[in-house]
Amino acid sequence: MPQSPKNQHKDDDSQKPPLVFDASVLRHQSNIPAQFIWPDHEKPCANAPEFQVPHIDLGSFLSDDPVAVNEASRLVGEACRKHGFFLVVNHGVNPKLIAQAHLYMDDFFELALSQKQRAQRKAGEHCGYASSFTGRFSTKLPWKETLSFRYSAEANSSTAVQDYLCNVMGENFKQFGKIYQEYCEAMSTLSLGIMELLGISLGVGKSHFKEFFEENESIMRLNYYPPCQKPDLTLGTGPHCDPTSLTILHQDQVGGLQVFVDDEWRAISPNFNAFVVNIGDTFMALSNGRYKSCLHRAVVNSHVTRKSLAFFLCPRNDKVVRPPSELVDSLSTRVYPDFTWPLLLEFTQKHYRADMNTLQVFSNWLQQKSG
Ligand SMILES: C=C1C[C@]23C[C@H]1CC[C@H]2[C@]1(C)CCC[C@@](C)(C(=O)O)[C@H]1[C@@H]3C(=O)O
Ligand SMILES: O=C(O)CCC(=O)C(=O)O
Ligand SMILES: [Fe+2]
Repeated sequence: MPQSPKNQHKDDDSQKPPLVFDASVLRHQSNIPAQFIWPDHEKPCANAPEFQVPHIDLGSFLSDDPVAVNEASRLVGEACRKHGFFLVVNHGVNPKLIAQAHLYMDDFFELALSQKQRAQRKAGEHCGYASSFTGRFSTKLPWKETLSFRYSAEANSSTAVQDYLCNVMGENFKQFGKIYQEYCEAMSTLSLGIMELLGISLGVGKSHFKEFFEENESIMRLNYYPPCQKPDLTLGTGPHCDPTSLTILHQDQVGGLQVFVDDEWRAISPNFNAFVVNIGDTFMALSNGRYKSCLHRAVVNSHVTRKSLAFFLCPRNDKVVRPPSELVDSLSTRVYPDFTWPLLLEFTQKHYRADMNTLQVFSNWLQQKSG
């Protein structure tokens, strides 16, 4: 199993008292614990230039107007071949639902640490509450708290989000659970629409990827970034490519998302009416490397909390990730071997710290295992 120093998991610091990320204390502190200080070459840059990504009007795409479909498909194809990021507007998700999701998120993260820890994420798992990644990694810790949970589009899981949240947090979280159940359903529907667009743009027709993800078993993650008195030393989320298939992100009005394109970090400005969409490693494999999963990160600031809601689309656990035959020919032979998503997930949770090389390292490991 690969284990380079930069990808080490929880290790050698058994002598020191355990580090706790209590945002209510740390947000005021100028003395930043060393574990949160990033090496100089990864420290955030002040004032990253704006990254102009295409705005895809999903309203006219979904209306099937051929001119709109052509234009959306051209813009998406161009963006995904280069960096994999675009915005969707006129997406049809009720703005009231988005606003409620943000409000309920505040309610959760404003609880005392001990209350939030009722949903504590366990070692080797990707769901639950995590205050930074203390206990999981010992260097380059993110300046954030997260709450993650599973969503399944399968018919027999229609209350799974709500049930999970009530189980871990108690009956008071029924309404919270209901809002997030609805939010995840809206994200799943939206992602299937985007899959139609990706299918058309790759020339495999609108149904192929939509059908592949119809019974998706996805992950919803709430990112909560408290202010940091030394934002130039820390990162909210370190540089990484999403290992998942497609990410649909809603960021609040604060700003902090940056993408590494043409050798520099660039900022995607907040837009409440839009979702930021990006290709993840699993879709890069499904497209036989044509569409890129691109390095991104989130920076923090000294005065205000920032929130983002990420829906990570993932295939049903038993689906084999393999590109359609139209994308494999004598000029473009298979770039990645077949795999199932749970194996890549386990790889990122147990053996490897997700970064820009995750898919390649995972792919080498699979090939070496089977060869
Ligand atoms: C499968 C997952 C691992 C992560 C959460 C979900 C989807 C994306 C992953 C993540 C966001 C990729 C970047 C690194 C990570 C550690 C993070 O900074 O949050 C990842 C998640 C995780 O393991 O918590
Ligand atoms: O908060 C953000 O803007 C980005 C978060 C992110 O990249 C992630 O959760 O994978
Ligand atoms: Fe990400």
